[in-house]
Amino acid sequence: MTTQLNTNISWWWQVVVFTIIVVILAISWLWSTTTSNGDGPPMPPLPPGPVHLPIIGYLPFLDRNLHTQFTDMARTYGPIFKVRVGSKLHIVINTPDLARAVVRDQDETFANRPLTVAASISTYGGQDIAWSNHNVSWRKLRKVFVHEVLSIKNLEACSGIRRDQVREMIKDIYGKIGTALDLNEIFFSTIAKVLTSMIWQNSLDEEGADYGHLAGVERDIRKEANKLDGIITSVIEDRIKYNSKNNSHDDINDAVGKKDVLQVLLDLKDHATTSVDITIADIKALLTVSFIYPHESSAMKSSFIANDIMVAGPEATTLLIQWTMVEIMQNPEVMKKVQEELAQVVGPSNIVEESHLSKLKYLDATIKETFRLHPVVPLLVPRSPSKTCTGSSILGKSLEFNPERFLAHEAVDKYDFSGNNLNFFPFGSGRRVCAGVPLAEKSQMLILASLLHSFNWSLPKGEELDLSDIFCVTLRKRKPLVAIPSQRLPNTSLYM
Ligand code: HEM
Repeated sequence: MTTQLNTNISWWWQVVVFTIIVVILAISWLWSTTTSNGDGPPMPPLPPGPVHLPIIGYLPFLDRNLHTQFTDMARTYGPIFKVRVGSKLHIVINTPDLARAVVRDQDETFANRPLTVAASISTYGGQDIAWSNHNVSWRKLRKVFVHEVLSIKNLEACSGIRRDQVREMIKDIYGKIGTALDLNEIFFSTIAKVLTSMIWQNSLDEEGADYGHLAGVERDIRKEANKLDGIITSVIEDRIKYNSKNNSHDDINDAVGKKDVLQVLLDLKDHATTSVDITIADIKALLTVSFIYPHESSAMKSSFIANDIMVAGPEATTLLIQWTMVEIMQNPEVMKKVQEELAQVVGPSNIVEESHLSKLKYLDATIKETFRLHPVVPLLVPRSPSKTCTGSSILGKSLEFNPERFLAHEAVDKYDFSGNNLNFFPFGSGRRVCAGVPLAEKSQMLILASLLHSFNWSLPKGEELDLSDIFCVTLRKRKPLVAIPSQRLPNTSLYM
């Protein structure tokens, strides 16, 4: 069973091409092709790779779907190969052992990110968590984000916000029962609202800046970086003004019974309850984390290599939910089992609550199986080594969607999202592992469970499910999922 599981999981490597791209900055083309290092120790030999052109390297031959191209290249060049793009050398690795060398044995060395001009513009000069190098400032922000903003206590405290937004979504869908809905739009707007309301509740309403505007900012963040900065700055200023007028910020806190993230951060700044001092610039960088979003450029392949990308919350979570729904609809047996589990754990007279989530083992396995076949961040986020580093074939494959593989006794603990198991780590691994895992996990489970408990789903007449994907840093569905909901729970008040 274990061997079978490992064999199947390793297929994840083939499909995903688990790859960490290491960018060695500031290495000239000529210098990087030699194996000597002046008077210093000899450079280690570079791995094999395709022939590249002078100056531009392999750029003209890169395919839009890098994840599949890298899979093919791994067959030719082996588990580690090089790709030069311009003056930059990228090393692509794709086995658990090599991953271990990067994110475990030499995690500290590989903990930097290659910051580009575009990433710099949209992240306050790489001051956010995702694009900062591994330095004191990154440590501080990450500590605040993981241990304060997304602490178990604060995540619990925000559960009412998530619940309200998901109920809104259910009510909205109920109003459109029987019609064909673009689920991608619904998921994105729900996740985005969950994140924005957790962060600053209704502050945007005062601005007259609705989420649609903000989503526009995300979609073209480079052009709109100033606008995003303006919005964040004015939300912070308004809150500071509001707090100073009202000695206590009770009504902000009471709106959902709890503080939002902005208030948590302002309190930290004012009352230094932790060992870290945080500044307004830190707060802006932390708030940006929630909006950083893969930037879709018309010249995607070059923009990827140039790292003109940002990865985080709404996009990745939306895609995961969408792919899971597609697989569930494609596999009626899986749909049946998920809904049976929901009937058992939640019951037909209740709506899904976060307290139910830990009992939804089959749904959890279904999500993991979706990640295996559709890793939403297939190449993870690039790492850049801080010094020169020295240094399988695919064992099996299964395209069959089978959540049971994650339910095997051992798998339950072994294949989680912590990044500890280097056969399966869709959220990355090591010290740069995704900082949003607990929030992503809760949000995706809650939304999926609610959608499948409250509704049955079918395809519009004559339509077929399409499983083709497209690589845009994240792995998107080529065509959005369109499906028709029908009422599942007997009591209509559960939809209000
Ligand atoms: C399905 C949902 C998500 C997936 C698949 C995902 C995946 C990833 C991956 C692969 C990385 C790079 C890890 C590495 O370099 O080893 C990452 C980094 C990061 N993610 Fe996520 N993510 C998701 C949701 C979120 C959410 C909801 C947030 C927060 C609101 C978030 C915040 C971050 C941050 C801050 C980083 C940078 C961490 C660092 O460099 O120290 N992510 N994510």
